[in-house]
Amino acid sequence: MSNPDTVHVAVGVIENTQGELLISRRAAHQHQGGHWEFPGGKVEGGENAQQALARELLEEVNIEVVHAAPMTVIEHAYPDKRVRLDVWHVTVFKGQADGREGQEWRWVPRHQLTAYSFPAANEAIIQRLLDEPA
Ligand SMILES: Nc1nc2c([nH]c(=O)n2[C@H]2C[C@H](O)[C@@H](COP(=O)(O)OP(=O)(O)OP(=O)(O)O)O2)c(=O)[nH]1
Ligand SMILES: [Mg+2]
Repeated sequence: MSNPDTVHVAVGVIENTQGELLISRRAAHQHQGGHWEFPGGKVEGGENAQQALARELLEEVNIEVVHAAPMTVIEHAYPDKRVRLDVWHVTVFKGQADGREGQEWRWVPRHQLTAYSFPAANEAIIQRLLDEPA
């Protein structure tokens, strides 16, 4: 079992047919507010990570997951919170991306990810995306 104080989060690295990735910006009042992120959110009781991923991506960015493959799991302790990011690579989806919670969002090519400020836990995800052939 994981530490009960750890927040389990499902995260989607959504890639379109041009090889761009969808990023959105966390609201100022949220944990790690102001940073850019890959859309996603907390796994709720009774859900598995993949179910949470599908729910969160629809709620946040209007994306309906058709195919997602597990990419990596990252455990990170912020000074105020521990998270376990269950990261999925979403390569097939339906719907037009939109910021359904009023957040900023954009499609960016991999090599531009370094121009954005992400939470510290994302470092390994970004590195992996830059190392991988597109
Ligand atoms: N979605 C997402 N969360 C991330 C990333 N990197 C990272 O450290 N986090 C952290 C920030 C938060 O502490 C946690 C995600 O929680 P969240 O606030 O998005 O959860 P939620 O969508 O269910 O939102 P809420 O309704 O509870 O506010 O994971 C990332 O790339 N994407
Ligand atoms: Mg969220």
